[in-house]
Amino acid sequence: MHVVVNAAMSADGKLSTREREPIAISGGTDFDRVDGLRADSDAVMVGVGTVLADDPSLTVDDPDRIAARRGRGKSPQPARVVADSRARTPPDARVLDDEAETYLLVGERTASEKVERLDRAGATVIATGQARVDLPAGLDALESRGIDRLMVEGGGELIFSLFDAGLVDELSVFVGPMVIGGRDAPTLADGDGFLEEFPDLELIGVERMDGGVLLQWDVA
Ligand SMILES: NC(=O)c1ccc[n+]([C@@H]2O[C@H](COP(=O)([O-])OP(=O)(O)OC[C@H]3O[C@@H](n4cnc5c(N)ncnc54)[C@H](O)[C@@H]3O)[C@@H](O)[C@H]2O)c1
Ligand SMILES: Nc1nc(=O)c(N)c(NC[C@H](O)[C@H](O)[C@H](O)COP(=O)(O)O)[nH]1
Repeated sequence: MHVVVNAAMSADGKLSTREREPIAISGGTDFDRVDGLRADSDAVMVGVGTVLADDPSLTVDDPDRIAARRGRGKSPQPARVVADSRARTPPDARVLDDEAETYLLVGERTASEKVERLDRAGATVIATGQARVDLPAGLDALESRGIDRLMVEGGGELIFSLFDAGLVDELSVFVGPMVIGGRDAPTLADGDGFLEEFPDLELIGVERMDGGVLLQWDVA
């Protein structure tokens, strides 16, 4: 499976404010590029922290891109994936609407009532891992369902864990023209952080956009 992480951060590296309020860091050009990346992916993934904070739809907006997917014999919308260890995704979350297929990766200790409730809300629930979702096993399960190209939109906890597990192939970061600040504001990679061995990145693209800059890296 090929995994692309894409996110937008402020010039000081924050994904949102300390109150985790949704905030547009990207401008129109970058949001359109993100729509194109979604359209090129088999699935779009976030952590449940992002579902609870932003209630994203994770769907492709541009009708031409939706038509092109159909033309390539794909479903009109990429699938959606939420890493959700304790099954906290609200049954009325937008990721569970009828626009696209949705996989919820939950921990194996999740109460069966919660799993059944999300199942009734239309999700395909995959249980793997104990306290937290086992990401390598979860991504293998997705691959066995035909997901070969996965785009990850965040947030910082999930992105760190994917790097920690060595699962990221590409990183695209839009650095927007603003300072958010706050020691408790989410950053691009949170979690426990690395101490000794840091993932190596190879810069493959730099582009001015929306008053900021898009940086693209391959992960060594
Ligand atoms: N600017 C951007 O591009 C962007 C993108 C996405 C999210 N955000 C922002 O990020 C914030 C949410 O990020 P966050 O870091 O709090 O949450 P997150 O979206 O990274 O979700 C973290 C949750 O995912 C679940 N999870 C399951 N398995 C996991 C694993 N193995 N490792 C890590 N998490 C696992 C856990 O329940 C964990 O609490 C929000 O404020 C949102 O607005 C910004
Ligand atoms: N690329 C990008 N630029 C931003 O400035 C920003 N705030 C996000 N945030 C990602 C986050 O996951 C959002 O929740 C989804 O971008 C919303 O997705 P929808 O439009 O609802 O599908 N992403």
